Amino acid sequence: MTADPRLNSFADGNALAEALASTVAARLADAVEARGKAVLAVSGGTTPARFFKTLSLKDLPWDKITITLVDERFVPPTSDRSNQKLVTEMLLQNKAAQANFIGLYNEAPNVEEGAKMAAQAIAKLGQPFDAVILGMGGDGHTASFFPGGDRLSDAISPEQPALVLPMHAEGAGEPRLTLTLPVIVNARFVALHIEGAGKRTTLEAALRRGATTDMPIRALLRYEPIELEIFWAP
Ligand SMILES: O=C(O)[C@H](O)[C@@H](O)[C@H](O)[C@H](O)COP(=O)(O)O
Repeated sequence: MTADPRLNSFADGNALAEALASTVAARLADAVEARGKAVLAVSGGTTPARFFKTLSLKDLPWDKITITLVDERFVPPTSDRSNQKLVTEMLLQNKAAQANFIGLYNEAPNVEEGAKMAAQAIAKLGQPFDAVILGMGGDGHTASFFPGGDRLSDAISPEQPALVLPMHAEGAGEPRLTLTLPVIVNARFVALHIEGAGKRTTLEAALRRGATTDMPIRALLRYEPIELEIFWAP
């Protein structure tokens, strides 16, 4: 077991969801109080559903909060693979139904053009974001930073000027749109939300030596100017 100081372990997924939702809610409330608005970027996949539901019930000035995505599959929002669909059904509900949502998907003819249009939408949100919640795949990807991804080195470069890049990768299923590393690490709060023994093993491997391109989550774990908060439950 790694005694990484960034690791917060919880008894189960419900306890994790409550802790992460409370932490994020406090960040968003502080941001609205200080600056009149807040921006939260969330990941898709299967893990965040319970966290989304818990967060959607928090009492917050949701009409001043914008939710966006860390990454998106280049599929229409009607697809079961769409992260926008997941967020709409699980997070933009209850009290959070008042929140604004700016997704990454658009009807551009291809993912390259789609990334340019998504970057324009993201630019309008302003930076830094107040909170970014990342997930991680069993292959060590985070956001759409996939091992073997065609734009991986561009996307994880700390000097990358683009806010959003397209990504093709064998493990990705479909073409992706992803926020780039600088947008993520610029945020005021960055958390990694993982659940299950398998993801814990992946995390242990990522904390060991090895190439960032083999396990791209290392780009975040090794980015020293930020302290990535890790939330894990069995
Ligand atoms: O669209 C996506 O797939 C993601 O945003 C992605 O980076 C996700 O966080 C991981 O793949 C973990 O996914 P699971 O929660 O499904 O394991």
